[in-house]
Amino acid sequence: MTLTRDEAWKRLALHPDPTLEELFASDAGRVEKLSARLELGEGAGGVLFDWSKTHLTEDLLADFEALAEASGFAVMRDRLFAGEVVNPTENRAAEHAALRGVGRDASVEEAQALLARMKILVEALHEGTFGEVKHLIHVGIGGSALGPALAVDALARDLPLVDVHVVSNIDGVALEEAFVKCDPATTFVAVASKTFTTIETMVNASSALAWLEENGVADPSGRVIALTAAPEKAVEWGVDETRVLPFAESVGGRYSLWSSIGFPVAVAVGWDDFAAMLDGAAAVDAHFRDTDGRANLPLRAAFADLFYNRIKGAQTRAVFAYDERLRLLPDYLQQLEMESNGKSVTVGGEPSGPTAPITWGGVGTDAQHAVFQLLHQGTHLVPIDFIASVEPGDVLDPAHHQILLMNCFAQGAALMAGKASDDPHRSYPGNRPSATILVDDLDAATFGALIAFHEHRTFANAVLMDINPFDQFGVELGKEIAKKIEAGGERFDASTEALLRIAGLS
Ligand SMILES: O=P(O)(O)OC[C@H]1O[C@](O)(CO)[C@@H](O)[C@@H]1O
Repeated sequence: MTLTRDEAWKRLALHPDPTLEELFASDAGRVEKLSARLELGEGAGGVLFDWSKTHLTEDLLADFEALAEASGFAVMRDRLFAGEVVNPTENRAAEHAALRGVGRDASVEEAQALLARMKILVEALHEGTFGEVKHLIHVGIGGSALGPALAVDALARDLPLVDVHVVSNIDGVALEEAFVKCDPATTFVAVASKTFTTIETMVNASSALAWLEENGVADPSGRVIALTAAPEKAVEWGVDETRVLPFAESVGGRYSLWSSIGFPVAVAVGWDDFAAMLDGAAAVDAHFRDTDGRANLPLRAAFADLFYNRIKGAQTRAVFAYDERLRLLPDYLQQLEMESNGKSVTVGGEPSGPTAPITWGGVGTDAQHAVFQLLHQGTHLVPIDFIASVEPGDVLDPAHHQILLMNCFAQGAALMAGKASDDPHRSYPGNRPSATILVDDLDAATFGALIAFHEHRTFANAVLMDINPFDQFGVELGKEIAKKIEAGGERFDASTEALLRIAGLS
């Protein structure tokens, strides 16, 4: 029987409410059914996705599969990989997977040619073609900064080939912090902006060049590399054509780590590791493209996301990486998920109902000593993802990593089991859901897989909610008003007027 979307959602709301403990007690095969390993290819390790500590049941999964069918999920996914328009408000495809070799032939070919060009420049930089380069200041913001910052922090902690500083904020304090750590004589500047118009990035780029000049660099513009989907604007701005690394317009800002926006990553870790990151992501692309129903891991994760968000009314979801190298992951996921799915109308322009929960999180074990009180005993329903690596990232006494992992697993167990007490202050309600993602070893391939998994999970959520994850008009109004303030002559509300006066801006 084929259901409509509305019917499918109505059925999803009618399920019984077993506790997690009841679900485990009634099904000895629960872990096997709801956790699965994704192999990333020969020698590349794998990732375990354990969704057994969520409230998903066989019946719920079946009804979510009916929702996916009613939502035309398979058709939308085909369109995504075929390079067709999946962003109708901007009449664009979303071809980030083509950079990983998965997608429409012509787009993959174009992406590979652009990456080959980037590789030449990365290797030239390493080989000293531009003189000694010890530091790279990467200026960009949003999708042009969060991915590179996360990837460099995750993968290039031990002896990066070049010392990379990602600067996003227009607050001059951010750029000054990078200047203090760099020697102008051996510093290059990457200007990363899809549009090459973003005010923060353009002002930061100019200030970085001025700093080079003030510090004795004769030709600062010779030290600039532009990473952009608007190469003509970069040339107009003064970057030599040979140092402009373009990427396709169909790659969205928050999906652009795989393109030339990932230049600082390749500069820090070397081309082989950058390529391994793309390959790890490609393994997830192939899985997402070729697997149907609940066995599709990003889709299954979206089922659980929507169960908590739409059926149970959870307003947030939290991500805790028990890995210091992933401390920037919540920031990255905030943009990916909230800029993509923080919408209130459907693709057709109708009210959508609840959409993306607020993504937040932190790093374990630190977060245990700060925010976990609320998670164990507070009044909010917060589905949690735990992310960890079986192998350690450090070479210290193995006790460090063992304690880290034991704590990670203990939190999931405690949230689920809870603990009764006669004293209400010391009682833990339990039945609190979590999922665990466990990589064999956090390296370039598993990192790429982790990020691609979240991209596809975000897409799957959007399709099932019937919203467009690839536009972001919500960010425009604030920019417009900032421009009006700068131009002067316009009146605003009394509060804003007063603030502008106090700060000497009107
Ligand atoms: O890469 P650009 O064009 O500078 O844009 C930076 C960021 O700004 C946004 O457009 C939001 O303002 C993001 O979507 C984007 O990642």
